[in-house]
Amino acid sequence: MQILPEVAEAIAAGRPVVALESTIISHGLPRPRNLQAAHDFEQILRDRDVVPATIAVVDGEPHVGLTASALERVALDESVVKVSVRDLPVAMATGASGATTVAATAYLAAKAGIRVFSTGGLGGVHRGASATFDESADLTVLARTPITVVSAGVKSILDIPATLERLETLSVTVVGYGTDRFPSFWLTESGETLDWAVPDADGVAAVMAANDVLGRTSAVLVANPLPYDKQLDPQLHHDALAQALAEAERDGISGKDVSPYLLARIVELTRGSSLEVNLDIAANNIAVGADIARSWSVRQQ
Ligand SMILES: O=c1[nH]cc([C@@H]2O[C@H](COP(=O)(O)O)[C@@H](O)[C@H]2O)c(=O)[nH]1
Ligand SMILES: [Mn+2]
Repeated sequence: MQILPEVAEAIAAGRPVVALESTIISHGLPRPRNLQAAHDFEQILRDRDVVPATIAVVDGEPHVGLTASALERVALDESVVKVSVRDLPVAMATGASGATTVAATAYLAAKAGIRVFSTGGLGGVHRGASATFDESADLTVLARTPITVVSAGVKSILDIPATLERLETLSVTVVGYGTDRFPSFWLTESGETLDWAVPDADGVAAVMAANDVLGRTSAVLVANPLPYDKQLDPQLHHDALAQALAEAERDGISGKDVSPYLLARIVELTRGSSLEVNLDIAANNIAVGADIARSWSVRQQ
């Protein structure tokens, strides 16, 4: 595993670092806009004096923190595959390049000693999972990975109540960020309510500290909704989602292709507006991740 010197130094000194995933770049956003987005995501952190650590596998080597050329490769090279935790050893052994999912990013970030990770939306239980067993490894990996993940809930392409049930079973701590309403990614609310809300970044850092005191090694999931004025138009969302789900079923899409297929189709069906919302979501979560990392860093001094 290679840790970029800037990242390694910040971790060693206890300065704030936020991990970023790469599957959202390679498989979640269209090229070439994704490269600009990848740069923008890192800049949001730098503007807040936080070191970004975008994570990916490059030529068989897991990288925590990417150089500009590695970031460009992950964004633009179509041969970069989607890599979850179980794929990591094979990618390493065969020299493949891969973009890491939330699960694989969380795994590598925690291994490097990073405590905070921002993403767009977490993977979860897919609709129809009782027949297909399609549940993202994001959930089980977070159950055993000590990292705080900031996410706008889970995408409405998933079964949101089932995902929350699984998070409960897996004993992953879930807190709303300034709200007890669980978001559904493109929409501010999913209709689901959380047991706990924390007011701010210091509140999240206090939960992390208590988790450590207890000796727990599971994640803290911070659900951070977009403000109402930035959410996707609910009617447009409803129609695009219904059509994309029906088309995925018609086309027999399964396994790890499901999320990228639906995301891309919804961008087309909303004529790009879901993409703008997706970018706002990621930016919003990265800014909150920066605040949490800074709060955590201060707490450790
Ligand atoms: O805004 C986004 N969030 C999340 C993803 C990715 O989708 C993955 C889930 O895939 P699956 O359902 O196959 O586990 C997440 O881990 C994440 O990498 C994405 O592309 N876009
Ligand atoms: Mn899946």
